[in-house]
Formats: sequence, C-alpha cells, structure tokens
Amino acid sequence: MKYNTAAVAALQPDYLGFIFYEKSPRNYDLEEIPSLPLGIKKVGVFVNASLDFVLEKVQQFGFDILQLHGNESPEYCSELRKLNAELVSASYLDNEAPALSEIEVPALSPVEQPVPSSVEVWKVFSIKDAFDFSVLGAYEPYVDAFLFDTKGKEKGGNGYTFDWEVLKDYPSKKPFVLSGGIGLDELDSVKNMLKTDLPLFAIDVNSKFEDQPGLKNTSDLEKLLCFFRNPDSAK
Ligand SMILES: O=C(O)c1ccccc1NCC(=O)[C@H](O)[C@H](O)COP(=O)(O)O
Repeated sequence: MKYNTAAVAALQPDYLGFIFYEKSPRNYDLEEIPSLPLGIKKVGVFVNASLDFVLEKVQQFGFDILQLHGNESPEYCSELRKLNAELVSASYLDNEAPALSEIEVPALSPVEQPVPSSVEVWKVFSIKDAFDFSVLGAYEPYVDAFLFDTKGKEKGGNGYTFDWEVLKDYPSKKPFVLSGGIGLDELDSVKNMLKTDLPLFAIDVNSKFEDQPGLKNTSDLEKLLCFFRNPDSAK
C-alpha cells in the first residue's frame, strides 16, 4: 500500500495534503481520494505546475487549499485565484442559483472589491538560515497564507528544520504555517513558537511521521494530535 489516507483521516486532522509533483516519492497518482470525514480540508500541493493542471486537479478532487511549493509568481497566484473564482461562480450558476443581478452586492470600489474564491492559496517559501521578507509584499493581496518550509535538496519533504529565530522578523499580519522537519521531538519548540505574537496558525508535518514515503505512521500522528488537543499531556 502506498498511501493510508483513510487511516490518517480517521484521526481527524484539520488538513490533509496531496502532492502532485512527479519527482516526489509521495506523488499522488490515484484517480480518487477516499471520502473524508467532515471538517478535514483537502490541500493540493503543486510545484511550478501549469494553471490548467492545477485547475484540472481542483475540479477532480475538490481541493479547499492550493499549496504552491515552486517559484510561482504573484501574477500566477493572482491568476489562480481569478480562475478559481470563475470556476466557483460557474458551478454556482450551473446549480440554478439566483441570477447574479438578484444578489445584493455592497457598493465597493474596484480596488476594494476582493476577488471571491472559495479555494485558498498558500504560497510556500523555503528558508535556510536567513530570509528576505520583503519578497512577501507582492504576494499579500493574492494569497491567504504563507508557509515556511526548510530549503533543501528536494522541493519539499526534506526532513529537517530551519532556524525558526528567522521568523522573529516576520513583518506581516498574514497567517502562516510552519513546516520542515517537524517530528515529535520538535513539539516543545513548536509550543514556544505558539506563545509568541506571530500569526502562526498551523503546522505541516510530513517525513518524520512516515514509515515510508506516503505511508504515515498513525500511532505517531495520534501522539502529535493529542499534544495539540491537550498540550500539557505527555508525548
Ligand atoms: O513531500 C514531498 O515530497 C514534497 C515534494 C515537493 C513539494 C512539496 C513536498 N512536500 C510538501 C510539504 O508540505 C511537506 O510537508 C514539507 O515540505 C515538510 O516536509 P518535512 O520536512 O518532511 O516535514
């Protein structure tokens, strides 16, 4: 068995990620995702994929979030949001919802009007021991969150942490996800990060919870989830 999605989903994590990157040993090559319990958000992970490819996967699997691990530009993120919003309105209209003219829209100027999108975009930045946070500004209008991962040989899943001290200089209010080499041994450090004022709202774990690429160790994941549901309990 290559993936144990249903067993992981039974633990009721907040998010479950599916990687669409042929060079990854975790590349998701099945035609379906098992139906997940309510409340779990599906994350599609992509690396410099074409917009068409991403949209095809959104339609096929119904992702809630798109996590972009490559060198995707702010323009790419903006376009992705626009195309997703069009997809959402198209399926809304297909379902014989009231015509748009019947819906009251508050009078906002074009600049203020947000592009509606039910699919979130998370842009990933990989950090070694320094990071130029000024690059984030251009992405802010087009992404819902940033994700900070460790820079390594692979595009993701490298299995080691970066120096989280770097994040003390995070200049934004945009929520972010912390990732890279997080295992059970890192939980006390994660707890300390959660005590700061940083807008850290989730952690992303991967290779440290695997028996082999794609096959997660559910007993370790249970310990992780137990830690977050009751941080004072023993690991
Ligand atoms: O995991 C992969 O193989 C992968 C390949 C290409 C892009 C992203 C990938 N993983 C994305 C993730 O979100 C990982 O969870 C993140 O890189 C942390 O991995 P790890 O250091 O193993 O905890």
